[in-house]
Amino acid sequence: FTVKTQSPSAAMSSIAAVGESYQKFNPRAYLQNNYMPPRADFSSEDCVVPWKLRCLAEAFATGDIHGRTLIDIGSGPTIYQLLSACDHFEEIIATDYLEVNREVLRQWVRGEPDSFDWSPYIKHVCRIEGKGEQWKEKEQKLRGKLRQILPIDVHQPEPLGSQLCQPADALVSTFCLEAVSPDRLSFERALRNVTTLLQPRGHFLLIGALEESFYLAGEAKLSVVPVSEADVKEALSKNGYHIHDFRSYLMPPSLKIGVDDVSGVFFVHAQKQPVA
Ligand SMILES: C[S@@+](CC[C@H](N)C(=O)[O-])C[C@H]1O[C@@H](n2cnc3c(N)ncnc32)[C@H](O)[C@@H]1O
Ligand SMILES: O=[N+]([O-])c1ccc2c(c1)CN[C@@H](CO)C2
Repeated sequence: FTVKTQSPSAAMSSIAAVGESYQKFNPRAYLQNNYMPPRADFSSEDCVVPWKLRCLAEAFATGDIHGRTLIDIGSGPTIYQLLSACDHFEEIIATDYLEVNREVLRQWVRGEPDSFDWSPYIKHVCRIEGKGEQWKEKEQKLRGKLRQILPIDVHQPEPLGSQLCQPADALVSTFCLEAVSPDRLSFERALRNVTTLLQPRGHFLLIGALEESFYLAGEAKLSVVPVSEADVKEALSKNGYHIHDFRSYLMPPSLKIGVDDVSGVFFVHAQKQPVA
């Protein structure tokens, strides 16, 4: 048999192709496809968005995940993934590859009138956290903690360049690594690269697409490396993580609306093991 190895230059060109494809990424279309009805349905805990928010809320409710800084890898134009984090960190750093996405986040932080309405998400998280927090309070709290919105490239050995002063106490990343990696090898390398941003014993909350090969964002049709539960677990173990919790959500036919071919969603709570 022949082992299919990719030459560095071939790997470079396919990563460059990914970067090229993201130039057409339309944040508004992406938000429309994934964060508005029918996918943004809060009426039942069995819907995908409540499932994602509950996974994150329960992980933070353990009280095990806290510290000074949390970095969100590949934030895109969304902030839902940070709602349960903001009570446990002094500073939250959002990151994305595209300036258009970083600008959408800055607009939300500034409370600009035509920015995306995350209030249904904030209200839902306040409800399931059960602390009696008012949603406007949580919104302001998150805005206050989101003090840095930085450029990132997970394919670089130093994804934040030399900007990062010290490793973060925790990482969050949702639908990024598999959506920017042309193949499994670069998926594992990207995970290795972002792991350098995390303190030893730091926690990593990862959400992603299972067995997806593409998704749409306006004019852009983005390629995704299809990963299985086993692939994700293997990549984390290879990169020195202990997996505390792994959950999968099966996308119901009603939510297969043509914007991608995703089969399901995974959630992982992993912890970086200290080097012996
Ligand atoms: C599917 S979106 C995920 C957005 C958001 N985290 C969410 O949960 O919906 C993937 C994001 O990865 C970003 N991205 C593309 N190439 C990247 C790279 N090389 N490094 C880091 N992020 C990248 C894109 O700009 C996009 O915002
Ligand atoms: O069901 N969802 O809540 C949901 C949210 C975001 C995304 C997906 C599904 C599937 N595609 C990814 C990009 O690879 C983005």
